[in-house]
Amino acid sequence: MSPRLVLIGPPGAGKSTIGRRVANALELPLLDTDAEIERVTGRTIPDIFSQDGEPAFRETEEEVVARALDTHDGVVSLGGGAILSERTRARLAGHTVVYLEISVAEGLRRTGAVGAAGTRPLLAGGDPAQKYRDLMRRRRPLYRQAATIRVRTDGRSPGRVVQQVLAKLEAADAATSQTISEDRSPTP
Ligand SMILES: Nc1ncnc2c1ncn2[C@@H]1O[C@H](COP(=O)(O)OP(=O)(O)OP(=O)(O)O)[C@@H](O)[C@H]1O
Ligand SMILES: O=C(O)C1=C[C@@H](O)[C@@H](O)[C@H](O)C1
Ligand SMILES: [Mg+2]
Repeated sequence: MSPRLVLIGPPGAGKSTIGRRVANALELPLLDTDAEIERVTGRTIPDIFSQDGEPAFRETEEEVVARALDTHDGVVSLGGGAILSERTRARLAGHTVVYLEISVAEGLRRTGAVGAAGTRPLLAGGDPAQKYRDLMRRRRPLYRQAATIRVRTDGRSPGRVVQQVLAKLEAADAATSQTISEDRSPTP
């Protein structure tokens, strides 16, 4: 069993929103690893961060992501920082990985980090804009490296983003089946 696609991207990129809509369009179940972590631990993510710290959260996340990639036959949307784990990056190889791209300004708007406290522990306290910029500087290369498909989300409604994801999935499938049939054709 293997996921049809895995969504990655920073906080606010739309992994949960787009994941739900893409899963509906493909008539597949969605597994959101943030929701799964809260389900299996019976605790909220902010609680885990504040009581156990980020390293402990990342360990749990790594286990939940590994299980999702091994067992979930639908759409998987990963937590924004899951990509920080080297083991997770290695496990993503060979999967269809869709990176939802977003600018810092739009990411801050969507996470409510501008002018509001926000519920994301990594953006809470201090200067959320600076935190988001730092986070992106570190993660952007990791998201790009892991992605097989990239979709820009700035200035696009969720419906439009979903259309783009589905179109790029189809194009990627067509390219793969062409490669397979070329591989099978007799050598001239
Ligand atoms: N393309 C879009 N245009 C406008 N708003 C969007 C778009 N995609 C998502 N949103 C909104 O942005 C907010 C964040 O979206 P969502 O929770 O899906 O992001 P996420 O990537 O799952 O974030 P996190 O990593 O924190 O879980 C939500 O309020 C959602 O409705
Ligand atoms: O970007 C991150 O590091 C995080 C994003 C969320 O999806 C949660 O997994 C958590 O708040 C950490
Ligand atoms: Mg989410």
